[in-house]
Amino acid sequence: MPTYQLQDLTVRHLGGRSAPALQAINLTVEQGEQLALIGPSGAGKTTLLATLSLSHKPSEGSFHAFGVEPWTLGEASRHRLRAQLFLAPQTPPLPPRQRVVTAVLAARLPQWSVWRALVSLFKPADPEAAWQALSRFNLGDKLYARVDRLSGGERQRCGLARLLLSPAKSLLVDEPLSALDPALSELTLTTLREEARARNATLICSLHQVDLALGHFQRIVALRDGRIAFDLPRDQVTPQMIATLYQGEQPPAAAKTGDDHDAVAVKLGVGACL
Ligand SMILES: Nc1ncnc2c1ncn2[C@@H]1O[C@H](COP(=O)(O)OP(=O)(O)OP(=O)(O)O)[C@@H](O)[C@H]1O
Repeated sequence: MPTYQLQDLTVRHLGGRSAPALQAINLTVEQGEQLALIGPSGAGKTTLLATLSLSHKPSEGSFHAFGVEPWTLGEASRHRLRAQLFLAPQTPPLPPRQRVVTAVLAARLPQWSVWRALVSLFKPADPEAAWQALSRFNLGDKLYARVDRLSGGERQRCGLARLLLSPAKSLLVDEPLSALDPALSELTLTTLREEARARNATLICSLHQVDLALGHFQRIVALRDGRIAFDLPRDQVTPQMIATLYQGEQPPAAAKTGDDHDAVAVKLGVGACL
């Protein structure tokens, strides 16, 4: 059963501009599949991820997640379905005065009783698990730091460590590299992909770094003006397609590439997007 099936989907923001943020979206994502979402600023990447995490209700079209139509369910059933989906936003909403350990373990809140959750605020229930998750993003030394003392990139990785502790079967990640240097960007994408593969979770990751998207993901879904511009295996994505996608926009920043990605960078070529 696919994780997602979207047919002719339209999504509008309340109070937004007259054109929908997403329109005529047709997308099927199988369980365990990993794909990158690319496209210029304002293309609709965040809106699509929010829709897939059930944060936005589509206004038209058909939407199935794990074989059910979430918006026909009652609130309680939809809430249970949401526990299967984890959205890591670009700027994670972490309580500023909280310790990192508590913020990371909050990923387990949906599995805990109210009592256990309250106790965990004062005495973290499983600091070892939080430390292990943070260490995978090179952040183990910040276990007991306060969230408001973290840099932007550290906050971002703290949000991703939460993802590792959530039991979700669909991992939705919005621009996880925006505050990271090239080495940490590589580590972060590799860790996310390994985690998704290990638990057969679906991974959908929006990226501004086209070279990293092509280097790490087999399937590339490109959005422009709220529509799918192309949905292709990376081998079929040409420099011309990338140039057309970002036409009139600031080209995405080039990230340093590792050995695996040099071929892709060469393939894209100067003037395409790097
Ligand atoms: N809360 C909102 N209210 C109204 N319109 C919105 C809202 N959020 C986004 N939009 C509009 O929806 C469209 C898609 O925005 P979205 O944030 O999904 O794009 P994006 O591809 O993620 O952009 P970026 O790469 O800059 O993050 C844009 O036209 C944007 O202005």
